[in-house]
Amino acid sequence: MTLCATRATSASYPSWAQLLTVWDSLSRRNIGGGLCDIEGPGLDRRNFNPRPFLWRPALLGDAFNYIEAVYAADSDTQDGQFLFARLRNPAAVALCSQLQLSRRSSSLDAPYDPTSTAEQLTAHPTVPYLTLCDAGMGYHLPSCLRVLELAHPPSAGDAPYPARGHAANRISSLVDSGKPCASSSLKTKYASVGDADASAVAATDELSKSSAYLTDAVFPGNARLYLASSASSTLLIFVAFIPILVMGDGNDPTRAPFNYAFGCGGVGYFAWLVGGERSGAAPGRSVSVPALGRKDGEEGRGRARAPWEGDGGDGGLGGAGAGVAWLQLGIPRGSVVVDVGGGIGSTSMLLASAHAEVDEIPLTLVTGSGGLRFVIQDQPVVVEMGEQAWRAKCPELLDSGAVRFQVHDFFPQPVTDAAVFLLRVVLHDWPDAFAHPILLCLREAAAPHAKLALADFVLPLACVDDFGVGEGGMDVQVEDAEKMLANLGKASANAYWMDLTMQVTFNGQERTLREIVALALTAGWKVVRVTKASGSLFGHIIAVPIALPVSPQRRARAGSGSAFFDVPRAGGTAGAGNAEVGEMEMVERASSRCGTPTFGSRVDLPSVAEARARFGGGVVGTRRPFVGSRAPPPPPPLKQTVVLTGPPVRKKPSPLSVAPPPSSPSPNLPSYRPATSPRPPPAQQHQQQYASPITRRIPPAPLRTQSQQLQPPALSPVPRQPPPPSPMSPRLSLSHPPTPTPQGNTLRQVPSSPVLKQSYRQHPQPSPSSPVPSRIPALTRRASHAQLQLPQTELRKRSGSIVTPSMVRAAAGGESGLGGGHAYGHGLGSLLLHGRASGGALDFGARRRQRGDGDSEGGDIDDELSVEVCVARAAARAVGACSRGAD
Ligand SMILES: C[S@@+](CC[C@H](N)C(=O)[O-])C[C@H]1O[C@@H](n2cnc3c(N)ncnc32)[C@H](O)[C@@H]1O
Repeated sequence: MTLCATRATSASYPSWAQLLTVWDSLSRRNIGGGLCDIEGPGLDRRNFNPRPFLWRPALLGDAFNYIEAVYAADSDTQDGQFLFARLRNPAAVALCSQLQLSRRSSSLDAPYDPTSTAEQLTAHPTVPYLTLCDAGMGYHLPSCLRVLELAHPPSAGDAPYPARGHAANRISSLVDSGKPCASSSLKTKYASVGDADASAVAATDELSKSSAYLTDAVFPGNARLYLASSASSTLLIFVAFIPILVMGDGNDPTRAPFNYAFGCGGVGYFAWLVGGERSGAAPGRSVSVPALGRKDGEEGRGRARAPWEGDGGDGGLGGAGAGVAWLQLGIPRGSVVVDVGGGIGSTSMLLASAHAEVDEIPLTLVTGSGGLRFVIQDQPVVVEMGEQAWRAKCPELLDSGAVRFQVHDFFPQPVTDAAVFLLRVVLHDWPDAFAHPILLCLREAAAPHAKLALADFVLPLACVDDFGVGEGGMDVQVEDAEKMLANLGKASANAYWMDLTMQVTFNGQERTLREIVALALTAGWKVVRVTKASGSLFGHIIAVPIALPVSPQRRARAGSGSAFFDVPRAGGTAGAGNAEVGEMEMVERASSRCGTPTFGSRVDLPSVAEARARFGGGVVGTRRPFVGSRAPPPPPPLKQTVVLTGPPVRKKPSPLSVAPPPSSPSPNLPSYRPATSPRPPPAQQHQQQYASPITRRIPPAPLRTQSQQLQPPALSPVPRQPPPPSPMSPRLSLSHPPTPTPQGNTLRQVPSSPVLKQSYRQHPQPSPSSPVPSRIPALTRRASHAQLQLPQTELRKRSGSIVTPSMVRAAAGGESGLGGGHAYGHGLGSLLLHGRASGGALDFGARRRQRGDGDSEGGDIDDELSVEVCVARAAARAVGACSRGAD
């Protein structure tokens, strides 16, 4: 929690970049002029002439210089406090205090000094209030983004739209695909919106609601209430609840905040996605399969990339640097690459395409006999989607066996001749207690020459972490392609948010390099190279097998993993409760990546062109250099990590870094301590968890010791239920048991380890004729408290939204004939458009005109600054409009 809080704090801590942006905005709004209305002895006018800055505040650099000059004039006196206290504009006070804080306490290591001007300024009555308001009501932003997403506003592709004098502004253009509103589903529209913007919008449903239950998950069992009771009992209960308070259910992926929010304790998020309702799908209504690839010629602006797929052009193993890192692995021809948890195989497709590009040979020749061979492993429903996608795009690769999909539940790993095990954005879905056995199973299956390729964010610490060269005797060094600010700032915020996203969804986490290295070591993998793409925190980590650090018995206990808890509910409940949707028209949700079974991974296959673009033309050929008429590719922008072989140099660990526990089996093998206390059998667990009267959405967890909490899952103690029909593709629902594919893949793999085999025999897989009860109780997924309750029918579910055409029109422009539609249209329009058409309370264009700003570029900033307020108001109106629309 401490680390988490630190990360979160760091993410929101003001950085120069943020402040400059604010300052820029303020100055454009002429608020910055207030800063110059200052007088006092601290301002040495001989050295500082504010006039140029006073009259030219719109220029960012000048504004920055102005503040710097004020500080310079004030550097040796306490007059700065006086000076800032005289600032008349509260926003300016907040800005300056933040600036001073940032400047003078930019390191979190700096001790608290109550006498400093900076600290005293934080006590200015305005600052805490404004800061708290700003932070505390931030929940409106994702909510309103969701309204925006659902509202499906008119886009530049709508013919009457520009005719009415509107145009997308800087904000709205982020989610404007340019396609007509009526002619495409939301999903189609957003599928072509570039970068992470649309995905960020799409994350505003489950994730936003889950986040609201972070406290409930961190303090399970009503610990908070106990703690709030009388002082005497507080102490006792505090002691009793220490394990929970310390650990919470943080190592249980089925008791994450998400489970609290949606009332589905005991079901992992992936299982919930697979077995859960297909939101909005009324019985008998078809639910379209998500787009599994762009049609030829439909390049769009790139697909909507999930935030966790890399920030800013990284794209995981698709980044230029990644390409180099990948090819430096020196994978020989004929090698087997196992894409574990590989989704629909988009990364494999990228790699295959990149190799094809390098060698200037068709994709079919890269793979197949003599080329790379890919085994893409995932859950049944995802495998089904993947096979569809590949069959549509390059069936010959499937037919030749060069690429094959394999239903696989992480434990154990059936492929033993792999050259590379690739885990891209997989480990961060799992807490350590589960990430460890995942890696362990790979290690057990690894040939001596095998390599482990991890692609995940490498989380920076809030202060400088000097973990690196020779740490713990490891030959690993990270060289960031671009240094970021010591205090990280906004540029790193995405990784911190993703860390919290993983926590609220899975009790997972992003990891620091130190944590990744430690985790890998505990599973018998030694990290030898870490590479980060330019301008990204997304890392590519290469590890090689070393001696297994734990005994076979412990390894056996580490097996099973998600099979233990990710039991899909039989049959699912698709469409349940939606029979009365009546005449409502279902409009597909704008591709909430969270709503796909792969959670965040892409659902379309990359093209060769994309592979080329991502690899930047900088891929180093493995067999021969580029030839032909094309210009040689530019050198890759990434600085490569140096693999050191010299003597290890110990560095002082950062105070926030994870230190190896003293009880580790080896000084170099920190972190993971397998549990010694046996976990109760599932039935007993079930009893413990659900026998008592349920007064909360999720009953309090039984008090567990830390070692119990950390215990990895037992080996498949209960056979799994048959997989439910795919929520994504009812037409292609799976039968059980699985039918072997033409390539001989089967749904069940016999463990390779003798111990695992024995356990496997003890718990044979179910046959269709002998259905077994699910270990997981049938849970009714409940709507979050935060979920919008529309009148008459429960129209909305997790994802997938049902709206009427009139609602769409209302959201689109207020011409629906609804009572409040017009006003709402303008409210939303203020967010989306330069309102040149007609006035309204939220019409920024009107406001600009009133101020006489005309169409100056300041209008954009005006809109941007007001976006939070605007979207909040738009949301309120949307609720009204939607309610009326449902009537
Ligand atoms: C975040 S996605 C990453 C997908 C892919 N590696 C990529 O980079 O696009 C995590 C993947 O893990 C898969 N997964 C989850 N639980 C699994 C399990 N028990 N066994 C195998 N795969 C699993 C999910 O279906 C999903 O496709």
